[in-house]
Amino acid sequence: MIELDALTKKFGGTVAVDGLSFTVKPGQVTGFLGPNGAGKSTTMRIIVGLDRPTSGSATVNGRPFASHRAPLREVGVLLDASAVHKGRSGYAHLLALARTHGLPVSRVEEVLAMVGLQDVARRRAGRYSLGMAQRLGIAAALLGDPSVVLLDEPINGLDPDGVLWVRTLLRGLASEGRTVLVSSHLMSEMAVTADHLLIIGRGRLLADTGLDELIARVGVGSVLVRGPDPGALHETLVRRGATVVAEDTGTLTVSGLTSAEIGEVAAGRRLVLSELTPRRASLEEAYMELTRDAVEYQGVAR
Ligand SMILES: Nc1ncnc2c1ncn2[C@@H]1O[C@H](COP(=O)(O)OP(=O)(O)OP(=O)(O)O)[C@@H](O)[C@H]1O
Repeated sequence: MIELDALTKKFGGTVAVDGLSFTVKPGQVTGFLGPNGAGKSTTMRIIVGLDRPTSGSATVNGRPFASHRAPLREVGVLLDASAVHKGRSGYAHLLALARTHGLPVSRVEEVLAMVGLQDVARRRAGRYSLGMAQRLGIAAALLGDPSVVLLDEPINGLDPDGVLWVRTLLRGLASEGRTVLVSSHLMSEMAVTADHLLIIGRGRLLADTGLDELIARVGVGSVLVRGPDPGALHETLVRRGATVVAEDTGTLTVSGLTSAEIGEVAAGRRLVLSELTPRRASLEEAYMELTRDAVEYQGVAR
């Protein structure tokens, strides 16, 4: 379990984390999402004691990370996969970590097998591809068989096989009852990996929610409407305040009215409908809607 209480971090005049409070529960994958610069990495760094909060607190299993006697057994962390001694082999890197943390040497081979790096374990880590480096970082995070796992953007640089592998791994760790917090700026990936989402923007909590609740809450949705007289339908719905987009196929995508309201409007005008399908907002749409004001750099549509 990870608990944040009014966590705040300022860098000079920049408020990177702004009064964040949340609990990350065991037994599920929690996705930590936010646009660039939202404060995800800073929050994770504070959770594992690499940065000090300006105010507020972060605890892991009830205590600040630094006060755990064997932190690597408690918390596994992947923050920056490139933070490896380039001249050392993957095996040597893990061995050094195991030795300095009093972990059995046999565990090194175990985690190498878990991440599929046995064949290249003796190669210099500096020669690893980005995907191999990510796997080595994940191996290091799992070395102490921790009950809490924190991974910052673990799928960066992975090919589709690698992405699937990380997803399966995270789900497996959660099903063993571990607490799994994984940051990403890819909602599409979190939609298939996470059970629960924490979304932040400009250091503040925007949502602490399950996936379905998020879609319902943001309320972005549209209705597909089809009928033999799309022109008349279009005009009628616009008059009733809906936003209507006519697709090439003759279907209308309508937002601003529920499917029930559209049905009533059409019946009132004696317009025949052959389709009336509410479309749930995609998670991507819900996420963009929620974080729209928190995006650091916005392109201007021309
Ligand atoms: N050491 C630092 N000194 C000054 N400002 C910092 C420092 N670290 C982070 N920041 C600022 O704090 C804010 C949050 O940054 P952070 O890296 O935590 O965001 P993030 O959500 O992880 O973003 P990204 O997805 O781009 O990695 C940004 O405005 C960043 O510029």
